[in-house]
Amino acid sequence: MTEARPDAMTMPQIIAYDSRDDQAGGLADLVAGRLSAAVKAKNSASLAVPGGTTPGLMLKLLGESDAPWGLVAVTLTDERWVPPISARSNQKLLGETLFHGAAAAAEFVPLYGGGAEPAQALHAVNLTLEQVALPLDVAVLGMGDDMHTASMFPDALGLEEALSPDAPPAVAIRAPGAEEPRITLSARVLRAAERHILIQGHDKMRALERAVALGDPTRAPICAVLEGATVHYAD
Ligand SMILES: O=C1O[C@H](COP(=O)(O)O)[C@@H](O)[C@H](O)[C@H]1O
Repeated sequence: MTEARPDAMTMPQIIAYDSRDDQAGGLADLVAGRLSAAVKAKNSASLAVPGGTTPGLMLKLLGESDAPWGLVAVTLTDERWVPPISARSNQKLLGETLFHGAAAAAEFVPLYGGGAEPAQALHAVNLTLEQVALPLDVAVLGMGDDMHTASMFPDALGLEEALSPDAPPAVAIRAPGAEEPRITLSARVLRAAERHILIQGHDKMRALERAVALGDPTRAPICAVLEGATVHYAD
């Protein structure tokens, strides 16, 4: 039995790299170039980057690049609602990778705002995103084997709002079985950026193919950001 539906999508553009090192270097160079071009055009640039286990090397190399970081605003595609000292914090990952290098000069807009739940902090976070980081020039996104991207998970509480065309910049998310509440940039805000999706390993490529066959963001949230995106793949 096939899961393909009449609204199945076409596969996005895929750049396949010979190694994960090549992938990290290639994407870091590309993003640094885009940020430089944006700064040249309008004297500022903005970037959203993912957390999780995949982007560490890419973020480190990007942070060491000579992009004009003093004129760049950086935020995350999503965050686990944990303090930045937690090993699960995406912000912590940035501190150890991207902001270790020259990118420390960038203006960082955190998504974590303290308290037990995103709800209390959401208004302030959205205001700062609007004032400092939006519209995004570039978004680098990850993807899970379950076809989630950012923190838009299948069956999550908050997914409908995150996918809505008039969603706020950031939305509170409660994913089934997740350890903690999360916050995610909405599909609307991510779609406005030039999107690069960073995936590694056969399982993720299979998940991408499955998502494309489904073509349904409520079951495969990655579908919400695929059109016009470039996928950067290494085994
Ligand atoms: O939980 C998250 O998952 C995705 C994918 O992470 P990975 O560990 O499979 O690379 C990530 O893009 C997102 O930022 C993160 O919060």
